[in-house]
Amino acid sequence: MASLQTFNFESQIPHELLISQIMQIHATISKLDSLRPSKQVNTLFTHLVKLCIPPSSIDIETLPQEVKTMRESLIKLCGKAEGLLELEFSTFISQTPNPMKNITLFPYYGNYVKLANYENTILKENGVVNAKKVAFIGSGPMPLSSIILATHHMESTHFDNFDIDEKANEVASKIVASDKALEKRMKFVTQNIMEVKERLGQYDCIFLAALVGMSRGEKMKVLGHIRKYMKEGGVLLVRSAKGSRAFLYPIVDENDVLDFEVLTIFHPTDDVINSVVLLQKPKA
Ligand SMILES: C[S@@+](CC[C@H](N)C(=O)[O-])C[C@H]1O[C@@H](n2cnc3c(N)ncnc32)[C@H](O)[C@@H]1O
Repeated sequence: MASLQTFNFESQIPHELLISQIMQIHATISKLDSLRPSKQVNTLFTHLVKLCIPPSSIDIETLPQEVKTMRESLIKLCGKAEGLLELEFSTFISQTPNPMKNITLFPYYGNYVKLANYENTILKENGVVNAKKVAFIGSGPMPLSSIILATHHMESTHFDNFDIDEKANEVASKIVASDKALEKRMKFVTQNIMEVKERLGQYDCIFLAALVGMSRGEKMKVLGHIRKYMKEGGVLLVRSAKGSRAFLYPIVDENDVLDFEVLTIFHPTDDVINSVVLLQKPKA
């Protein structure tokens, strides 16, 4: 790994330095044969996250095309690595006697707890209380968001978890099955969300994972599809990113959601990477 200077991560890193460090990491990651968890992969992604976490006024839209192209590739690589980390971890704990007891061992468990807290608070502040049925789109092999929301905040809500990846749902279901009470409220549906239609109309609240729709174009298509079928007055909670965190995840901003009412946009300033955008489908 080229010499990555250690920064004082508290203060803002000068944009040129930040971008050159991120481009260096991207070049190294792109050459890896595999993105499965390993000492090298973990070190690279830990560095990348540390670079992108500090507050930053960087505006992705103003960057040169070469950097924008690198960012699109980096988001895909991060998404792949995140999925592989989840799959490896969830496969491992699914073979333990009580998988649900081990979910707290996931490396980013604490971040998911904080993010679920933010999301629950934002929903409550916007009048979404006691949701009966919720959809989580892009739940993954390690569906920590819906598990934490269902057990810490929405204890009587039913969750339909949609994921395009059958393997992800298989292992996720195995983990949840070790908590009989939770299992009754957590279903897993293997389907590309773009093929789910009328069914989307039954949810009080829909969550959209940051990695569903990795490019702006794909994200807009997913948002348009959900809006078409979700119920009027229903809310859609979309995960986004801001500043240098947008090197890791797609951005969803006001210009992307013109047909929705924007209830709130929240940007964390701690180590929670995703921003939260709460939208509502207006009543006709
Ligand atoms: C890695 S997970 C991250 C979510 C995380 N586990 C959580 O609890 O917040 C993101 C998932 O989105 C799924 N996904 C991506 N595109 C999708 C689509 N069009 N329809 C359904 N699922 C999709 C991927 O298969 C992946 O498992």
